[in-house]
Amino acid sequence: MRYTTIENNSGKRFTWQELAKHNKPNDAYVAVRGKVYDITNFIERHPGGDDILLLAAGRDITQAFETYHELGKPDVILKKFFVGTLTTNELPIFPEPSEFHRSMKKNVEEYFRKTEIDPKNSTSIWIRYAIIYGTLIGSYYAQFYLPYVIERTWLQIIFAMSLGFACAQLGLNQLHDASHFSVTNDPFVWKILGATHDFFNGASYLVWLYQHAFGHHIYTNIADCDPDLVTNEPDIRRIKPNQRWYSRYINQHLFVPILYGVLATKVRFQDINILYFIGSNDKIRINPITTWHTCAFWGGKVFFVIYRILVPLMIGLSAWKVFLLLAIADAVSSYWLALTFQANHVVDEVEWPLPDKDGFIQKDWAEMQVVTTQDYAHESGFITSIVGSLNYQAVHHIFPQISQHHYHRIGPIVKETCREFGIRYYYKDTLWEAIESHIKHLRLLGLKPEDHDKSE
Ligand code: HEM
Repeated sequence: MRYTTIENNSGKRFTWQELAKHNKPNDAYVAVRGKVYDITNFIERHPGGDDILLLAAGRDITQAFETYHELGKPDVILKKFFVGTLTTNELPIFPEPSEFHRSMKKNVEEYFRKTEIDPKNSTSIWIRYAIIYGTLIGSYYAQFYLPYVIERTWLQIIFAMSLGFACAQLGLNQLHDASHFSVTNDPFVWKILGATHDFFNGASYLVWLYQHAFGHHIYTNIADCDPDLVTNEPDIRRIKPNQRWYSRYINQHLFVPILYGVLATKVRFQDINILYFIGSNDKIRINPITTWHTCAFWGGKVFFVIYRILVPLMIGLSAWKVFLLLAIADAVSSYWLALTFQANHVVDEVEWPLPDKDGFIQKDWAEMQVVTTQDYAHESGFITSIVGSLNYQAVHHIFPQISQHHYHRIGPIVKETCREFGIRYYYKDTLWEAIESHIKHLRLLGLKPEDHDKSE
């Protein structure tokens, strides 16, 4: 996508391709609301850490910038780095924050100011992390080191399943919180928590950061921009209304959910391809990789192969059993992650925005977050904890920098603000109903478009 958008003649003029060249630690530019800034000398001083800015370099970061800071607050600093204007954009752009968006931010910020609750710190976060690491290590130990379990394959399978579930929880908690900088104010903590995903799950925190924080969260449900919705032509599944229809999609609701079981295995290979061969995750370009991330990436891969494959082989398990247990753990992990993710956005009820011919999304960004999202089961503390609070998806998308442990508190504020401004809020009472609506979406998009129209 390439289009002229910004009417501002001051400073040097940059196309997005020119901006993209400034993506290195010693030469880092970013664009916010059509203005280009040279942030090279600010990287080391950024209170949110250098890592974020090294990822942000060379792109238009308007939406991330407005999400992770109070509106207007760091603009004074930004002004000092002004070097020019951006004349074209590679990805869609959004209007200035609307009255709804500003009220939403103000209401939630006020809540934390009044209650003096720290949005990023709470003991319960650390208790939950300890339970997850404990379950992961305990299940692993039982599976491969307890003689009573080793002699009984069915028990090993049960521990493989709990290991897989703990791996999914690591993704939904430590990885997810770190990638939104929502646990503590310390960038080093985010890096360490992120690296535990590399080591225990064998998949890259860095690739997730690009895909999730700089891709999916900004361009939610926008075809060809949201990296969670990447599809080939033709693909295994048809999930976007503007995707071409092929007869292979009939009955996709029956076989596609089965394929979700290989997701965890797939991403371990896919991230090598993204970082070292393609250099981008769909439309989200990868910047030069730092030493920290290179070490975490390859260290994680090597550690994963050693602890999940080589050690079990060395202690005498047969190869078929090692791979069977690995596949079972991966399948549990994959299903849990895939179904909870899909139930939030890949459902028939929500909106699928498309930019206009000039690349503008006409809707306010926060409003778009609400209408592209489906929430569920707010009443259930149990569901909230096992899906990593993804059932508060609308809250999460507008306030990703706030710890998930506070979503049940700010959820009512978000809902009330939506009601006040007449913004539709999609909600299902249970997790099962939310998953059902994903299956229904697959079924409907699997139909020939004319049959789909008739069935609606
Ligand atoms: C390039 C322009 C940027 C400037 C000038 C800037 C400036 C600042 C400043 C002044 C703060 C201190 C707290 C505040 O005032 O809100 C801050 C914190 C923070 N920034 Fe940025 N920032 C930039 C880009 C980004 C981007 C692109 C992201 C995320 C994708 C980000 C994420 C954060 C986070 C997470 C914190 C909070 C750290 C904490 O928890 O205390 N910043 N930034």
